[in-house]
Amino acid sequence: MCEGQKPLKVAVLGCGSVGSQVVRLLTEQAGDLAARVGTRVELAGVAVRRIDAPREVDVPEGLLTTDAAGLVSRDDVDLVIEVIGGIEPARSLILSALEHGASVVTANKALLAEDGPTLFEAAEKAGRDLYYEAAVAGAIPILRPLRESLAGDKVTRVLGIVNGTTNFILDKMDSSGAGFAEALEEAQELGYAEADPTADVEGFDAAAKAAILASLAFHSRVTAADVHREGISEVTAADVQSAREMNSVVKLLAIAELRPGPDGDAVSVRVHPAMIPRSHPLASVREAYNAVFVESEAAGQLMFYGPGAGGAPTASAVLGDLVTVARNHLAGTRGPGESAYADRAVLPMGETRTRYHVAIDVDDRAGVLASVAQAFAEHDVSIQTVRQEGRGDDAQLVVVSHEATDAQLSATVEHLRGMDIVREVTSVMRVEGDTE
Ligand SMILES: NC(=O)C1=CN([C@@H]2O[C@H](COP(=O)(O)OP(=O)(O)OC[C@H]3O[C@@H](n4cnc5c(N)ncnc54)[C@H](O)[C@@H]3O)[C@@H](O)[C@H]2O)C=CC1
Ligand SMILES: N[C@@H](CC=O)C(=O)O
Ligand code: NA
Repeated sequence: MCEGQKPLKVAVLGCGSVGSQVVRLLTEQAGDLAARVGTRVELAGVAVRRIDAPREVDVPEGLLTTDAAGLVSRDDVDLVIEVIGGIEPARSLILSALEHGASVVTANKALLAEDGPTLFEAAEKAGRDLYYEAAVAGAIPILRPLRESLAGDKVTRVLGIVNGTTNFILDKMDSSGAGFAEALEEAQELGYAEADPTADVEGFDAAAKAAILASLAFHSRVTAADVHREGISEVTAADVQSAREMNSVVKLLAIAELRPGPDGDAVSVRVHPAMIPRSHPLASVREAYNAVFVESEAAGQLMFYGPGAGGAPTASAVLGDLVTVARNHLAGTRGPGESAYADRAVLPMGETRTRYHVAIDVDDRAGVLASVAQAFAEHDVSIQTVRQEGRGDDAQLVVVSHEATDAQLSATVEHLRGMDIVREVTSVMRVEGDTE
């Protein structure tokens, strides 16, 4: 089957969690990969920072190098796998690889979300492939379904749990009543969260993935800077308890949707914690799993679920791209490039329509409920439900609003905070899905 065909030479940049698993799979599955691709896939080199560092895989002798720039510019390298992460030197190495005629597979969501267009244009110019299925939701096939399977449909909404670390923390807070700090510590002990967990807990990682999902779903350029981002570090045990009382859970959601804008459909894209009812399919996504819920005009609702992080699951997605790119290479063709023809505007968060859950400690006296309802009405926010619980001289009111613009809702909360009868606004959380 592979007789006479030149082997395909692959350079791997970075040999950490993902890179070591990519090298392991390339080595262990060499026979099957050759059969699937139609020629042998050979390691040309593995770029690392330190040759003598301990690593999870035995790299064949002579293939390790600290000269990543030299490796990507070699004439015999057909495909470069970038799993270093970060912006530089990853961007320069990818651009150099493309200029030197190699196709590229990367898992680097931070770079794609910050400067994807530069990379897509370079791939187009070079006539090479740039694939990145591993960059969003790890092993879960989600980018290819959006880019290819749903290319004939109109996607209207993508709603996802795309960060494993934060899902683990929120799940722990829900199942054991733990506070944020305690749940984070457990996530770190289990190796889900990094020593510096900022990118995960503050939503940067999910925002990068949201930008990539929105770009592909809506055929537009969306970058990380377009994404409204809030993390989970402010989510309290009281918020989680409040959600429980509503038969809901708190999840960090990445939401990208088409909404009417001044010149046709615009894109709204945001990452924030939100309450969703326990009956919603995303509520059952536990621990560090990811899931992406897609709504489109013709297909209806689709859900993609699986491991969104970890060396081996992420390497699975990288290897899937490798096989596709290798087949394209042998056929002398390339896959679809960036599709940004729709060129949609991005709606500011203030104009995005959302719903709020607000828990308020108030004086327990006549007229309080009417005053709170009046505050909502003054900002033209309609109330869906109110629950009241008297506790002596104070009471707790839990209000769930109908959809209004985020600006109207946050103005309502500010207004409530300034009212004499309001002792404290104890929980403010956006709501997604139909609550009871
Ligand atoms: N770990 C995961 O679960 C997932 C990771 N990713 C992405 O995969 C990429 C790699 O992530 P990990 O493997 O987790 O990171 P890692 O930190 O474990 O590995 C990166 C490796 O690159 C090496 N490196 C850094 N600069 C280098 C240079 N100039 N030359 C050669 N090697 C260099 C580092 O020494 C390290 O060993 C990142 O873009 C990340 O966002 C994507 C999905 C999931
Ligand atoms: N840190 C990320 C890893 C995958 O992208 C996560 O926790 O999901
Ligand atoms: Na994926």
